[in-house]
Amino acid sequence: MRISTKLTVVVATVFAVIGVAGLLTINQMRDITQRSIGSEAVNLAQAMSTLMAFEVTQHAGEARQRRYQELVDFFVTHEKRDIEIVAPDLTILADVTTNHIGTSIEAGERRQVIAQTLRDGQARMTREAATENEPEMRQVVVPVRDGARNIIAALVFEYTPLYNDMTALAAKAFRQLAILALAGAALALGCALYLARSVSAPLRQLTEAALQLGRGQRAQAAVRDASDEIGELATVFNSMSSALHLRERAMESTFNGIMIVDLGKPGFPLEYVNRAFERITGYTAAQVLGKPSDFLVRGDVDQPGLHEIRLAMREGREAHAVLRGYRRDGEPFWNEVSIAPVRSDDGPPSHYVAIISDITEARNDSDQLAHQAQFDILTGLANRSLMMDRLKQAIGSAQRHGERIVVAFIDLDDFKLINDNLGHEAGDQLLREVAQRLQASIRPRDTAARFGGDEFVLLLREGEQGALGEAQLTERIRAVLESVAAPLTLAGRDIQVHCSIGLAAFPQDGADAEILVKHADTAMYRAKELGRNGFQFFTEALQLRAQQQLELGASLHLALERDEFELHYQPQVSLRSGRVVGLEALLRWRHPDKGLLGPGHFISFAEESGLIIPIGEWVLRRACKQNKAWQDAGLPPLPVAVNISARQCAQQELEAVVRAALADSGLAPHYLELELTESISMADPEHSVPMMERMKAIGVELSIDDFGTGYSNMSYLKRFPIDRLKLDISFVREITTDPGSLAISDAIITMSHSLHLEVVAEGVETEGQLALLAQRQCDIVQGFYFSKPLAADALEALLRADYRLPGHLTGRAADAPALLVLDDDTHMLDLLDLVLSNEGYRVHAVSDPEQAFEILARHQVAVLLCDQRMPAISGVEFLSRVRRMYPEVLRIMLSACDDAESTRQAINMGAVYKFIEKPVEQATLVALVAEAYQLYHAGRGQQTA
Ligand SMILES: Nc1nc2c(ncn2[C@@H]2O[C@H](COP(=O)(O)O[C@H]3[C@@H](O)[C@H](n4cnc5c(=O)[nH]c(N)nc54)O[C@@H]3COP(=O)(O)O)[C@@H](O)[C@H]2O)c(=O)[nH]1
Repeated sequence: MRISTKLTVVVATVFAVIGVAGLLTINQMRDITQRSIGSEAVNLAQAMSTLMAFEVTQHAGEARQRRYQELVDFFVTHEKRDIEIVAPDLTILADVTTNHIGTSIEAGERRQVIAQTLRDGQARMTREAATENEPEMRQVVVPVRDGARNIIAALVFEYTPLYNDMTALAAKAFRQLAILALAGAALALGCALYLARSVSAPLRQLTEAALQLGRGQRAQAAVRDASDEIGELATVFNSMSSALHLRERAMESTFNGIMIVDLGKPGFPLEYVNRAFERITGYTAAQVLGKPSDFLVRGDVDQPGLHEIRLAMREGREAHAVLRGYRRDGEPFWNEVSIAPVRSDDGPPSHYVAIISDITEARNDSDQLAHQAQFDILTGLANRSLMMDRLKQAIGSAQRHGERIVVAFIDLDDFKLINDNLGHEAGDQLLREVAQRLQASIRPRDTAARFGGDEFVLLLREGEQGALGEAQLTERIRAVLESVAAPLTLAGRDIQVHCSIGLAAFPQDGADAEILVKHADTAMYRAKELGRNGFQFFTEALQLRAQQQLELGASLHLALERDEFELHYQPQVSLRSGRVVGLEALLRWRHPDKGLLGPGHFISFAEESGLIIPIGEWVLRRACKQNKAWQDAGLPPLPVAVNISARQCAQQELEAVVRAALADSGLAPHYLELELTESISMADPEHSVPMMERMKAIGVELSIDDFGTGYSNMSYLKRFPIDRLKLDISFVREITTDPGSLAISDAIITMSHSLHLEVVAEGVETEGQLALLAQRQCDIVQGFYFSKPLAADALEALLRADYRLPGHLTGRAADAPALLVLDDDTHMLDLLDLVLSNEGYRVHAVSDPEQAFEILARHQVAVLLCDQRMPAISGVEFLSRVRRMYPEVLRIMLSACDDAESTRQAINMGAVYKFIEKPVEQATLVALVAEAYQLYHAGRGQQTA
């Protein structure tokens, strides 16, 4: 029964008991009151009776009779009491109602009561029935005794007023009592309700919380009053609930799956699974609770691990096993299970807890690891380690059977270029394709392996399928070269890849696996040096070379320390003026034993070994320092170009190195030019563009070296903040003999000019090359024809001598289109002549328009520069005549600022190509004339074409 019901029953019972007791008490009190009233009335009546007896006994007969009446009247008057005196014969002796006197008491109960009292002298109570006029009266009957205690009469005394007063008083007291009782009952009810609320409500809540906890939810009971027992119980419950919840959470958040199995039921059903279990198996808790504990293995029961688990559960001990389980979708997984018994006391276990973890990935990884330890992930070919194992085995077998083994070391040509230009994804695709081709090119006993990067190794063995004599081997290797070189499509582009192969044979080129591979590698390097896309057999001489390379590394280190490097400078010459307009710094190594070595001997090794970084910094510093020294010595200031290697480009510190070289030397930045090769710049334009921008921000000049040899992306070229392109020596070398080289050179020059870049042709060795380049509007040439790279002092001497190209090869050549200048101001005329002649133009300067017409008639004029204000004829008039007669001539007008109207006129008439305002600024003039010349040549080019 609920506590509240119990409390209600208790309260109701208490209330009933109090009610009954109250009623009894009231009844009793009523009785007592009645009796008290009676005894009071008796006492009063007896007192009257005594007084009356005393008064009447002194009289007799009628006197006595009168005295009775007097006394009755007295009492009635003064005491307001209705009294009646009855004689022993029951006649009324005295009465308030006088006409009753002498009458006998009416028969009835009252008469008997009075008669009895007259007989035995006992006081009695009686009532006089109500009449029409009088209400019922309560009366007490007492005897009246004479001095001898004889009953002489009965005194009937009416005590109704007394009774009424007393009962009114009693009723009031009862009412008050009843009110008190009701108030008490209400209080009791209130207390009961309060108790019910303060006890049963918290208990109900506690029950609810306990049920919640049982359902595995977080539950907390409200603590209304921590000081009472229920509050204490709630507090204890809450801390117990928190502790349980913490454990629950811990179990739910663990990475491993947890299952609790009930041993008390058949099949050991699952009683609890956590979230990790759901994640691992794909089942929800609702789907598995109640299922047998081994349901995860499905029908796959013949597993040693499962037997062990079952045995351990029978024996009530812990166990550990790896089982093959099945997820909800049927996918098998490796399940590492640990089980432990759960005992509530010392008895047998009631439950088992199982921790499960999914080790599928780790297990697969270890299988994969074992595979990866031997095979290359990208291509699936054997890796270095497996190849070395097989090679060792093959050597053992070859020794026993007297067979020959050949190791072919293969390296792709220009793989980096492809990787950098087409992206790593394409690079990977290429490697996979090459791997397949190599695999297809070998026989069953052979092995193809990838050693890493773009290096592959073939192990070729003699056997039933063929011998490995030189002829057979050569044939097979050629087949490999051809197979690799077959065209393929990469990143949407059709490309062809070649490779270089080095060959080393057992037993003659090495007795063990390591040596054979090393020698094949050395031979491969030689194949690369000899032009790539070929193969080389290992020789002792190659071994010697490789040895020398090793030594080179060591001595390069020393060279830096011992200051054995020096710079030579090769002049760059303007094809217009014939004058030196720049220098290229080229590194040389003054070797203590071998003398002066060019970069070909060491620069690629320095690049590979990383030594190029300190060497490159040395070059930058030395070139800046030397250039500043020449400027300080009064030589014409010239920019010096320094070659920047790929490693330097990739170096974060390059900017700081350049800044330091400039700051330490004091050279103005625009006198330093950095030459980056086309392949470096295009390899990773996303890196090279910002790098170039940083360099331009310093103020240095930039050029692209060896242009035309790499894969140039024209959209990037447009983004490069460069100043000039260097036409590669390979085109220049054949420019006079090969139409292709000429066409490419032409295209590069035209494209450069349209991008406002200058073109420097490298490796100009002959006058023919130079003349052709000049004719094709190349700006600058560099090469042995003008000067080989010179040591600093020799170069200084050349500059001091103002050594130039012969005039007939420059813009001043007799057949070069002339520049005609017409100005009546002879001072101005001389100045223009000087400036433009120095720029290499064949200038005709005249002050008279007649002379100008004469020159136009006799010479091929490309550009005409004419003053607007002349006395004989206005510039506008003169130029418009020239336009009609020689439309191909580019006409530039020199105008004063107040010549706006005539300038406008000239432009409207189409008489001028451009005008230039006086005072003329030299740089603007030179640039404008150069642009006009380019336009002239372009127009002529079109005409010729
Ligand atoms: N990273 C650095 N690379 C450098 C540095 N110094 C040089 N180099 C690079 O080495 C390459 C070979 O240089 P070098 O042997 O000095 O050859 C240069 C010239 O001597 C040569 N040249 C010049 N004119 C002619 C010619 O008419 N005919 C002919 N056969 N050769 C000629 O060309 C080389 C200059 O080439 P380039 O740099 O492309 O302008 C060379 O490629 C340098 O890049 C260095 O300090 N750091």
